[in-house]
Amino acid sequence: MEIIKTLGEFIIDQQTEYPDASGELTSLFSSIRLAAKILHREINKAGLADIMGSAGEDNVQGEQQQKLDVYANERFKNALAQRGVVCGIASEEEEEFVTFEETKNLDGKYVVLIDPLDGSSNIDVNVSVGTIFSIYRRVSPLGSHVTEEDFLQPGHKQIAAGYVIYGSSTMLVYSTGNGVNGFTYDPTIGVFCLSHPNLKIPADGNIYSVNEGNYIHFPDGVKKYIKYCQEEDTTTNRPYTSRYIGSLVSDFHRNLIKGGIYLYPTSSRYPNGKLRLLYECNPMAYLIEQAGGTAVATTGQRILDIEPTTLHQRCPLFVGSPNMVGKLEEFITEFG
Ligand SMILES: O=P(O)(O)OC[C@H]1O[C@](O)(COP(=O)(O)O)[C@@H](O)[C@@H]1O
Ligand SMILES: [Mg+2]
Ligand SMILES: [Mg+2]
Repeated sequence: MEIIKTLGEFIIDQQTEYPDASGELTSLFSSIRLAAKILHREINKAGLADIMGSAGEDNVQGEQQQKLDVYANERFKNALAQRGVVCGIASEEEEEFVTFEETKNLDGKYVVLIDPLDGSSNIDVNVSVGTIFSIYRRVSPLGSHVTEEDFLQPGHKQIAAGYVIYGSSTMLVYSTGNGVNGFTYDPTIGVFCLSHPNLKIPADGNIYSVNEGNYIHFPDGVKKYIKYCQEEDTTTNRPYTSRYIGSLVSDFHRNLIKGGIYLYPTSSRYPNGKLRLLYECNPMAYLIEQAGGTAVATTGQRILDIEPTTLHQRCPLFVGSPNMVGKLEEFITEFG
Protein backbone atom coordinates (compact mmCIF):
# COMPACT_ATOMS: atom_id res chain seq x y z
CA MET A 1 0.00 0.00 0.00
CA GLU A 2 1.40 3.41 -1.02
CA ILE A 3 2.36 5.51 2.05
CA ILE A 4 1.69 9.22 1.47
CA LYS A 5 3.27 11.65 3.96
CA THR A 6 1.53 15.00 3.68
CA LEU A 7 3.26 18.31 4.39
CA GLY A 8 0.90 18.90 7.32
CA GLU A 9 1.83 15.58 8.93
CA PHE A 10 5.54 16.11 8.21
CA ILE A 11 5.50 19.52 9.94
CA ILE A 12 3.69 18.09 12.97
CA ASP A 13 6.24 15.26 13.16
CA GLN A 14 9.07 17.81 12.98
CA GLN A 15 7.38 19.87 15.71
CA THR A 16 7.66 16.95 18.14
CA GLU A 17 11.45 17.24 17.77
CA TYR A 18 11.21 20.67 19.47
CA PRO A 19 9.66 20.01 22.93
CA ASP A 20 9.06 23.73 23.59
CA ALA A 21 7.50 24.30 20.16
CA SER A 22 4.31 26.41 20.42
CA GLY A 23 2.81 25.39 17.08
CA GLU A 24 3.03 28.97 15.79
CA LEU A 25 5.50 28.06 13.03
CA THR A 26 3.22 25.17 12.07
CA SER A 27 0.39 27.67 11.80
CA LEU A 28 2.55 30.02 9.72
CA PHE A 29 3.33 27.19 7.30
CA SER A 30 -0.35 26.42 6.86
CA SER A 31 -0.82 30.05 5.72
CA ILE A 32 1.94 29.59 3.13
CA ARG A 33 0.43 26.30 2.02
CA LEU A 34 -2.99 27.90 1.54
CA ALA A 35 -1.68 30.82 -0.53
CA ALA A 36 0.47 28.45 -2.62
CA LYS A 37 -2.58 26.34 -3.49
CA ILE A 38 -4.50 29.46 -4.58
CA LEU A 39 -1.57 30.57 -6.74
CA HIS A 40 -1.31 27.05 -8.21
CA ARG A 41 -4.97 27.24 -9.22
CA GLU A 42 -4.63 30.71 -10.82
CA ILE A 43 -1.32 30.06 -12.58
CA ASN A 44 -2.60 26.81 -14.05
CA LYS A 45 -5.34 28.65 -15.88
CA ALA A 46 -3.51 31.93 -16.32
CA GLY A 47 -4.16 32.03 -20.08
CA LEU A 48 -7.91 31.93 -19.43
CA ALA A 49 -8.08 34.33 -16.49
CA ASP A 50 -7.41 38.09 -16.64
CA ILE A 51 -4.15 37.55 -14.78
CA MET A 52 -1.57 37.92 -17.53
CA GLY A 53 0.28 41.03 -18.60
CA SER A 54 1.25 44.23 -16.89
CA ALA A 55 -0.58 45.73 -13.93
CA GLY A 56 0.35 49.16 -15.33
CA GLU A 57 2.42 50.25 -12.31
CA ASP A 58 6.11 50.08 -11.40
CA ASN A 59 7.27 48.59 -8.12
CA VAL A 60 9.92 50.05 -5.81
CA GLN A 61 12.61 48.41 -7.98
CA GLY A 62 11.40 50.45 -10.94
CA GLU A 63 10.23 47.22 -12.60
CA GLN A 64 6.87 47.01 -14.29
CA GLN A 65 4.58 45.02 -11.99
CA GLN A 66 2.80 42.12 -13.63
CA LYS A 67 -0.82 41.43 -12.70
CA LEU A 68 0.31 38.12 -11.19
CA ASP A 69 2.95 39.91 -9.06
CA VAL A 70 0.17 41.99 -7.52
CA TYR A 71 -2.22 39.05 -7.21
CA ALA A 72 0.41 36.83 -5.56
CA ASN A 73 1.40 39.63 -3.18
CA GLU A 74 -2.21 40.10 -2.04
CA ARG A 75 -2.79 36.36 -1.60
CA PHE A 76 0.30 35.81 0.55
CA LYS A 77 -0.21 39.02 2.51
CA ASN A 78 -3.81 38.06 3.36
CA ALA A 79 -2.94 34.49 4.26
CA LEU A 80 -0.01 35.53 6.49
CA ALA A 81 -2.14 38.14 8.29
CA GLN A 82 -4.77 35.55 9.20
CA ARG A 83 -3.42 33.56 12.10
CA GLY A 84 -1.88 36.08 14.47
CA VAL A 85 1.59 34.50 14.36
CA VAL A 86 3.13 36.97 11.88
CA CYS A 87 3.51 40.58 12.99
CA GLY A 88 4.67 41.92 9.63
CA ILE A 89 6.01 41.16 6.17
CA ALA A 90 8.42 42.71 3.71
CA SER A 91 7.73 42.03 0.05
CA GLU A 92 9.36 42.72 -3.33
CA GLU A 93 6.06 44.35 -4.30
CA GLU A 94 5.80 46.68 -1.26
CA GLU A 95 8.05 49.73 -0.86
CA GLU A 96 7.89 49.65 2.94
CA PHE A 97 7.45 46.72 5.29
CA VAL A 98 3.81 45.95 6.08
CA THR A 99 2.72 45.52 9.69
CA PHE A 100 -0.40 43.64 10.57
CA GLU A 101 -1.57 46.11 13.19
CA GLU A 102 -4.61 44.13 14.33
CA THR A 103 -3.93 43.51 18.02
CA LYS A 104 -3.72 39.77 17.59
CA ASN A 105 -0.75 40.16 15.25
CA LEU A 106 1.22 42.49 17.53
CA ASP A 107 1.89 39.40 19.60
CA GLY A 108 3.00 37.49 16.51
CA LYS A 109 6.65 36.47 16.98
CA TYR A 110 7.57 36.03 13.33
CA VAL A 111 8.31 38.30 10.37
CA VAL A 112 8.24 37.01 6.79
CA LEU A 113 10.18 38.35 3.80
CA ILE A 114 8.74 37.34 0.47
CA ASP A 115 9.18 37.43 -3.28
CA PRO A 116 5.53 36.65 -4.08
CA LEU A 117 6.14 35.88 -7.75
CA ASP A 118 9.65 35.06 -8.90
CA GLY A 119 10.44 34.92 -12.59
CA SER A 120 7.90 37.58 -13.60
CA SER A 121 9.33 37.81 -17.11
CA ASN A 122 8.20 34.22 -17.70
CA ILE A 123 4.56 34.55 -16.59
CA ASP A 124 3.08 35.30 -20.02
CA VAL A 125 5.09 32.64 -21.82
CA ASN A 126 4.05 29.65 -19.70
CA VAL A 127 7.51 29.03 -18.25
CA SER A 128 7.77 27.96 -14.60
CA VAL A 129 7.73 30.69 -11.96
CA GLY A 130 7.85 30.62 -8.16
CA THR A 131 7.40 32.19 -4.75
CA ILE A 132 10.34 32.62 -2.33
CA PHE A 133 9.97 33.11 1.46
CA SER A 134 12.27 33.74 4.41
CA ILE A 135 11.20 33.61 8.09
CA TYR A 136 12.78 35.23 11.17
CA ARG A 137 11.87 35.67 14.82
CA ARG A 138 11.23 39.35 15.43
CA VAL A 139 13.84 41.27 17.49
CA SER A 140 11.40 43.88 18.81
CA PRO A 141 9.46 42.91 21.98
CA LEU A 142 6.18 40.99 21.59
CA GLY A 143 3.18 43.32 21.67
CA SER A 144 5.23 46.30 20.46
CA HIS A 145 5.20 47.83 17.00
CA VAL A 146 7.26 46.14 14.32
CA THR A 147 10.46 47.95 13.32
CA GLU A 148 12.76 47.81 10.29
CA GLU A 149 15.32 46.03 12.52
CA ASP A 150 12.97 43.06 12.63
CA PHE A 151 13.59 42.63 8.89
CA LEU A 152 17.22 43.71 8.55
CA GLN A 153 18.68 40.57 10.10
CA PRO A 154 21.61 38.61 8.57
CA GLY A 155 20.59 35.45 6.71
CA HIS A 156 22.11 33.08 9.27
CA LYS A 157 19.41 34.25 11.69
CA GLN A 158 16.65 32.76 9.48
CA ILE A 159 14.61 30.12 11.29
CA ALA A 160 13.14 28.80 8.05
CA ALA A 161 13.16 29.47 4.31
CA GLY A 162 11.72 27.95 1.17
CA TYR A 163 10.13 28.34 -2.21
CA VAL A 164 7.14 27.18 -4.20
CA ILE A 165 7.75 26.31 -7.85
CA TYR A 166 4.75 26.46 -10.21
CA GLY A 167 6.02 24.25 -13.02
CA SER A 168 5.04 20.99 -14.69
CA SER A 169 4.00 20.17 -11.14
CA THR A 170 3.74 22.53 -8.19
CA MET A 171 6.23 21.85 -5.42
CA LEU A 172 7.05 23.38 -2.04
CA VAL A 173 10.65 23.01 -0.92
CA TYR A 174 11.72 24.26 2.52
CA SER A 175 14.03 23.94 5.50
CA THR A 176 13.74 24.81 9.18
CA GLY A 177 17.44 24.16 9.74
CA ASN A 178 17.08 20.40 9.75
CA GLY A 179 17.73 19.49 6.12
CA VAL A 180 15.74 20.32 2.97
CA ASN A 181 12.55 18.50 1.94
CA GLY A 182 10.38 18.78 -1.17
CA PHE A 183 6.63 18.23 -1.42
CA THR A 184 4.63 17.85 -4.63
CA TYR A 185 1.10 19.21 -4.79
CA ASP A 186 -1.58 16.66 -5.73
CA PRO A 187 -4.55 18.78 -6.85
CA THR A 188 -6.84 15.72 -6.92
CA ILE A 189 -6.61 15.46 -3.13
CA GLY A 190 -5.59 19.08 -2.47
CA VAL A 191 -2.45 18.28 -0.45
CA PHE A 192 1.32 18.61 -0.72
CA CYS A 193 2.91 15.15 -0.45
CA LEU A 194 6.51 14.35 0.48
CA SER A 195 8.23 13.51 -2.82
CA HIS A 196 11.83 14.67 -2.33
CA PRO A 197 13.01 13.82 1.22
CA ASN A 198 16.31 15.15 2.52
CA LEU A 199 17.54 16.85 -0.66
CA LYS A 200 21.34 17.08 -1.03
CA ILE A 201 23.01 18.93 -3.93
CA PRO A 202 25.75 16.89 -5.67
CA ALA A 203 29.22 18.27 -4.80
CA ASP A 204 29.92 18.61 -8.50
CA GLY A 205 27.64 19.07 -11.52
CA ASN A 206 27.89 19.97 -15.21
CA ILE A 207 25.31 22.73 -15.48
CA TYR A 208 26.02 26.44 -15.36
CA SER A 209 23.16 28.99 -15.31
CA VAL A 210 23.87 32.61 -16.20
CA ASN A 211 22.37 35.23 -18.51
CA GLU A 212 25.24 35.25 -21.03
CA GLY A 213 23.62 38.21 -22.74
CA ASN A 214 25.33 40.32 -20.05
CA TYR A 215 28.72 38.59 -20.53
CA ILE A 216 30.72 41.61 -21.72
CA HIS A 217 29.71 43.54 -18.58
CA PHE A 218 30.80 40.81 -16.11
CA PRO A 219 33.93 41.05 -13.90
CA ASP A 220 37.01 39.29 -15.39
CA GLY A 221 36.98 36.46 -12.85
CA VAL A 222 33.40 35.56 -13.81
CA LYS A 223 34.20 35.77 -17.54
CA LYS A 224 37.18 33.44 -17.05
CA TYR A 225 35.02 30.99 -15.11
CA ILE A 226 32.38 30.93 -17.89
CA LYS A 227 35.16 30.24 -20.41
CA TYR A 228 36.39 27.47 -18.09
CA CYS A 229 32.89 25.93 -18.16
CA GLN A 230 32.97 25.92 -21.97
CA GLU A 231 36.46 24.42 -22.43
CA GLU A 232 36.93 20.82 -23.61
CA ASP A 233 38.29 18.54 -20.84
CA THR A 234 36.65 15.18 -20.34
CA THR A 235 38.57 14.50 -17.09
CA THR A 236 36.57 17.32 -15.47
CA ASN A 237 33.36 16.61 -17.36
CA ARG A 238 33.70 19.80 -19.43
CA PRO A 239 32.33 21.49 -21.40
CA TYR A 240 29.43 21.93 -18.99
CA THR A 241 25.87 22.42 -20.26
CA SER A 242 24.39 25.93 -20.22
CA ARG A 243 20.84 26.09 -18.85
CA TYR A 244 19.09 29.39 -18.01
CA ILE A 245 15.31 29.59 -17.49
CA GLY A 246 15.30 33.16 -16.20
CA SER A 247 13.33 32.26 -13.06
CA LEU A 248 15.68 32.02 -10.09
CA VAL A 249 13.45 29.43 -8.39
CA SER A 250 13.46 27.14 -11.45
CA ASP A 251 17.19 27.44 -12.19
CA PHE A 252 17.97 26.89 -8.50
CA HIS A 253 15.62 23.89 -8.23
CA ARG A 254 17.13 22.13 -11.25
CA ASN A 255 20.66 22.65 -9.99
CA LEU A 256 19.70 21.51 -6.47
CA ILE A 257 18.55 18.18 -7.89
CA LYS A 258 21.12 17.64 -10.66
CA GLY A 259 24.14 19.63 -9.42
CA GLY A 260 25.21 22.91 -10.98
CA ILE A 261 25.95 26.57 -10.39
CA TYR A 262 23.76 29.67 -10.81
CA LEU A 263 25.46 33.01 -11.30
CA TYR A 264 23.99 36.52 -11.18
CA PRO A 265 27.12 38.71 -11.09
CA THR A 266 27.48 42.46 -10.99
CA SER A 267 27.31 44.18 -14.38
CA SER A 268 27.17 47.75 -15.68
CA ARG A 269 23.33 47.51 -15.60
CA TYR A 270 23.34 46.08 -12.05
CA PRO A 271 26.51 47.33 -10.31
CA ASN A 272 25.44 45.53 -7.10
CA GLY A 273 23.89 42.52 -8.87
CA LYS A 274 20.19 42.23 -9.70
CA LEU A 275 18.82 39.87 -7.07
CA ARG A 276 17.53 41.12 -3.71
CA LEU A 277 19.44 40.02 -0.62
CA LEU A 278 16.52 39.67 1.81
CA TYR A 279 13.91 37.74 -0.20
CA GLU A 280 15.90 36.07 -2.98
CA CYS A 281 19.57 35.54 -2.01
CA ASN A 282 19.21 34.82 1.75
CA PRO A 283 16.47 32.15 1.49
CA MET A 284 18.27 30.39 -1.40
CA ALA A 285 21.59 30.56 0.48
CA TYR A 286 19.93 29.07 3.60
CA LEU A 287 18.47 26.19 1.56
CA ILE A 288 21.65 25.46 -0.39
CA GLU A 289 23.76 25.29 2.79
CA GLN A 290 21.20 22.95 4.35
CA ALA A 291 21.55 20.79 1.21
CA GLY A 292 25.37 20.74 1.36
CA GLY A 293 26.02 23.53 -1.17
CA THR A 294 27.56 27.01 -1.08
CA ALA A 295 26.29 30.57 -1.68
CA VAL A 296 28.62 33.57 -1.91
CA ALA A 297 28.45 37.19 -3.13
CA THR A 298 32.16 37.10 -3.99
CA THR A 299 35.18 35.06 -2.89
CA GLY A 300 34.86 34.18 0.79
CA GLN A 301 31.78 36.35 1.34
CA ARG A 302 29.08 34.03 2.60
CA ILE A 303 25.67 35.43 1.62
CA LEU A 304 24.24 34.48 5.05
CA ASP A 305 26.81 36.67 6.86
CA ILE A 306 25.99 39.88 4.98
CA GLU A 307 24.57 42.54 7.36
CA PRO A 308 21.53 44.03 5.55
CA THR A 309 21.08 47.82 5.52
CA THR A 310 17.97 48.36 3.37
CA LEU A 311 14.88 46.26 2.58
CA HIS A 312 15.39 46.00 -1.17
CA GLN A 313 19.19 45.98 -1.37
CA ARG A 314 20.68 43.90 -4.16
CA CYS A 315 23.74 41.67 -4.10
CA PRO A 316 25.60 39.36 -6.51
CA LEU A 317 24.71 35.67 -6.13
CA PHE A 318 26.82 32.61 -6.89
CA VAL A 319 25.07 29.50 -5.57
CA GLY A 320 25.20 25.76 -6.10
CA SER A 321 27.46 22.70 -5.92
CA PRO A 322 30.30 23.43 -3.47
CA ASN A 323 33.13 22.36 -5.79
CA MET A 324 31.79 24.49 -8.64
CA VAL A 325 31.34 27.63 -6.47
CA GLY A 326 34.83 26.95 -5.03
CA LYS A 327 36.28 26.91 -8.55
CA LEU A 328 34.56 30.19 -9.41
CA GLU A 329 35.97 31.76 -6.22
CA GLU A 330 39.49 30.77 -7.37
CA PHE A 331 38.94 32.65 -10.65
CA ILE A 332 37.54 35.71 -8.84
CA THR A 333 40.54 35.70 -6.46
CA GLU A 334 42.96 35.53 -9.41
CA PHE A 335 41.25 37.83 -11.92
CA GLY A 336 38.87 39.98 -9.82
O1 LIG B 1 16.35 38.55 -17.10
P1 LIG B 1 17.57 38.48 -16.24
O2 LIG B 1 18.29 39.80 -16.10
O3 LIG B 1 18.48 37.38 -16.60
O4 LIG B 1 17.04 38.19 -14.76
C1 LIG B 1 16.42 36.99 -14.45
C2 LIG B 1 16.35 36.92 -12.96
O5 LIG B 1 15.51 37.96 -12.48
C3 LIG B 1 14.41 37.41 -11.75
O6 LIG B 1 13.31 37.29 -12.61
C4 LIG B 1 14.12 38.41 -10.64
O7 LIG B 1 13.02 38.02 -9.89
P2 LIG B 1 11.56 38.67 -10.03
O8 LIG B 1 10.94 38.10 -11.24
O9 LIG B 1 10.93 38.22 -8.77
O10 LIG B 1 11.71 40.15 -10.09
C5 LIG B 1 14.88 36.04 -11.29
O11 LIG B 1 13.87 35.14 -11.08
C6 LIG B 1 15.74 35.60 -12.48
O12 LIG B 1 16.71 34.67 -12.14
MG1 LIG C 1 12.51 37.17 -7.82
MG1 LIG D 1 9.19 38.74 -7.88
